[in-house]
Amino acid sequence: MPIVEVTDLYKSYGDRTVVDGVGFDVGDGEIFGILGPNGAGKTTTVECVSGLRVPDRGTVRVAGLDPVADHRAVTEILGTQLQQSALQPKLTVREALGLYASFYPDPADGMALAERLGLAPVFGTRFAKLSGGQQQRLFIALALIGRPRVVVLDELTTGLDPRGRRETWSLIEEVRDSGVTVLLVTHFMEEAQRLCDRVAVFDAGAIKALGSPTELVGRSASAVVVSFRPTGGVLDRSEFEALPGASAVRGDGERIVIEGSDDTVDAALSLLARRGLSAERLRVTDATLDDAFLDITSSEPGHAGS
Ligand SMILES: Nc1ncnc2c1ncn2[C@@H]1O[C@H](COP(=O)(O)OP(=O)(O)OP(=O)(O)O)[C@@H](O)[C@H]1O
Repeated sequence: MPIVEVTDLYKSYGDRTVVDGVGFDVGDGEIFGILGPNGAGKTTTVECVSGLRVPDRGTVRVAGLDPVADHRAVTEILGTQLQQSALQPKLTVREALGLYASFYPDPADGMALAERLGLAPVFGTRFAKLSGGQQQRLFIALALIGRPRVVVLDELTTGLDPRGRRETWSLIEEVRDSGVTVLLVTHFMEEAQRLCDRVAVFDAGAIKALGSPTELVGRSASAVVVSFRPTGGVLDRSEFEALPGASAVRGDGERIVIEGSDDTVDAALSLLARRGLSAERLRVTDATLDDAFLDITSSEPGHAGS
């Protein structure tokens, strides 16, 4: 059962259409990722889901409710990560949780939430004095204080160091495991690959691909990347480019890097063997969501039709 349903959504700012016919469903309990280049319309779309923006056209439903017409009811089941500027720097963690708890009829226990999110040691600390990672944890706590069924997290781990990012990922998994549906806007492919059940790749206001990270990587032109240092002779790059399924060939110092399929790897090794060459430091890796993202999205900055 979808808990979030977006159908044929359009939104313009002035005469610029920035969301241009977007549709997707998010299943109850899913972590659903929204990826895309800068300006692709991701934030505008999740703002329409949260009821913070009014769509020009199309429908949005959260648990069957219209986020604009049924705004109050939707805010009781949907938690949104605040932007940093929305929080008073002088508020302590305790005060911020108490204030936001007062907005809801049946809020979660702020102290318990703070403990679960590792904020107990800074319960009395002002927002401005928290580290970036602690601020992010507080934003998660505030998004969860109303016991939402759905949380919208927009670029949650931007600005965090690698450890902070990984800790936040674990938190998001815990949130999902507690039954909450997560809508996650992110620029980090590793984050999407690790966390998301499905992702929608936005580009210029439209969804260009939708599926599990594994499906999207599988659909991309290059599924495998093989690299090696040919020794015992010289081969022209064009011979590698002619291999079946080779989608890109690069020289990396003395190494050759070929993107393609499993067949490309077999053919490359056969070619070397036929010429009496060997492949030193041979490495075969799976293509990642990064590779798929670059295949799916255009290199132009996102501009939908005006
Ligand atoms: N309030 C606004 N008024 C006018 N234009 C806006 C407004 N908000 C966003 N835009 C423009 O709409 C386009 C889409 O913005 P949006 O924030 O939805 O994209 P995004 O995919 O979230 O981008 P990013 O990855 O950079 O956060 C951008 O070109 C942006 O400049």
